[in-house]
Amino acid sequence: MTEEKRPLLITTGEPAGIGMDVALGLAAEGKLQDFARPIWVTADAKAMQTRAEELIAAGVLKSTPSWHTINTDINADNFDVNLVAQISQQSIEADRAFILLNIPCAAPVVCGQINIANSAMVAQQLDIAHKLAINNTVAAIVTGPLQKSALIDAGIKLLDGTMFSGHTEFFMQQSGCEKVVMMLANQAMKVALVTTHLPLKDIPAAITADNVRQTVQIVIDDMREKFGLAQPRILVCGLNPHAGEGGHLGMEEIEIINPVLNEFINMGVNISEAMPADTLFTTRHLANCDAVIAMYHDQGLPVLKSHGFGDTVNLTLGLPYIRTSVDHGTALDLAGNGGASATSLYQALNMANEMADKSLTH
Ligand SMILES: NC(=O)c1ccc[n+]([C@@H]2O[C@H](COP(=O)([O-])OP(=O)(O)OC[C@H]3O[C@@H](n4cnc5c(N)ncnc54)[C@H](O)[C@@H]3O)[C@@H](O)[C@H]2O)c1
Ligand SMILES: N[C@H](C(=O)O)[C@H](O)COP(=O)(O)O
Repeated sequence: MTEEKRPLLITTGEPAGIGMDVALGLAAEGKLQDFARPIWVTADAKAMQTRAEELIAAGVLKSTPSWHTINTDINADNFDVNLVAQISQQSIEADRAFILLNIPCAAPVVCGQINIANSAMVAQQLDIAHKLAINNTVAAIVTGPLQKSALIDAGIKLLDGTMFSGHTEFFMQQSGCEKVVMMLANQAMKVALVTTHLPLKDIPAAITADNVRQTVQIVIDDMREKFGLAQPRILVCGLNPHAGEGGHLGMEEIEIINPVLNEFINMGVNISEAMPADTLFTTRHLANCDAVIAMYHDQGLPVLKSHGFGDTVNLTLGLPYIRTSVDHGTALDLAGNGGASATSLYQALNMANEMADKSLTH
């Protein structure tokens, strides 16, 4: 069956962080074979080899996992998909753990030390990942962590010329989507966000009827399509303490959020009005819901991560392809020393694989 399925593509992200460590960790344990698909990995080939040696020296890896490096100068224009697919197949037959798509760094990589000279290489990984996913060469993108500040400091911008703020926004703009939704999921809960990487002071202005409406619609559609839940039960957080306390602690619930939620309620969708976020995230409510919609990043994600950091998957809803991600950042303190857990990468691969299996093109 392996030969019929498209690859999962892992981007290792920031080379000074733990992206390569966790990919190597899974490869060394043979866990990349669990998905019965070719695994393609973007990284700098030299840095990958060095990181494997560092992890061996740290006593974490017993030996270097086996991979096949493709030295094509990978950029969007000259990447020979057929050649890579052919080598990919040969590598599986030769029991290689993964195909390494070599994207060279401009400067030497030092564990834990960000060098913005390498930020273009990080951005190039995302660019090639998008190209391979949008033309259906890979079944899904599974992203390792990048250091947002490094890309920003290097002057890397999103397609619309605004500051780079994350994978979610990058893939949204590259795909020409007006709106996508960041959702993080673990055994305890699924939390989707109306706003993503915004300073706190900019959030109220971003809570518009359109934004709330589009978020809810994308969550409903993807809960159906990606999670097979025909009638998802959704609870929605208010923006203000106690969901505005009847208008005494803020008017967004009354003026913006609830009117939109009532449109969906009137259509028969199983969704709440805005609820106080402090008590929404309690066992009684979570036991009866499939997804929570939070208004902003640090309203929803700390609760979710406190229930399963390391076992959580970040996914982007509303994209024309499957994209999942680890739940953690670059963990510069752990790069090369073996302290990084690879469980979130495994969960992200597993979710991407399951979603790809359910999709028409596999
Ligand atoms: N998917 C992504 O690209 C992504 C996700 C989150 C954060 N980030 C970025 O990462 C950078 C650092 O962010 P941060 O310090 O807030 O979060 P972080 O996740 O890098 O680190 C937070 C803490 O968790 C620990 N940790 C992280 N991953 C771990 C793992 N796999 N195993 C064991 N321990 C782990 C770290 O050592 C640290 O103590 C920031 O630039 C942030 O924007 C990127
Ligand atoms: N908010 C994400 C998290 O907590 O995991 C993280 O910042 C990564 O976001 P992107 O996937 O957009 O890079």
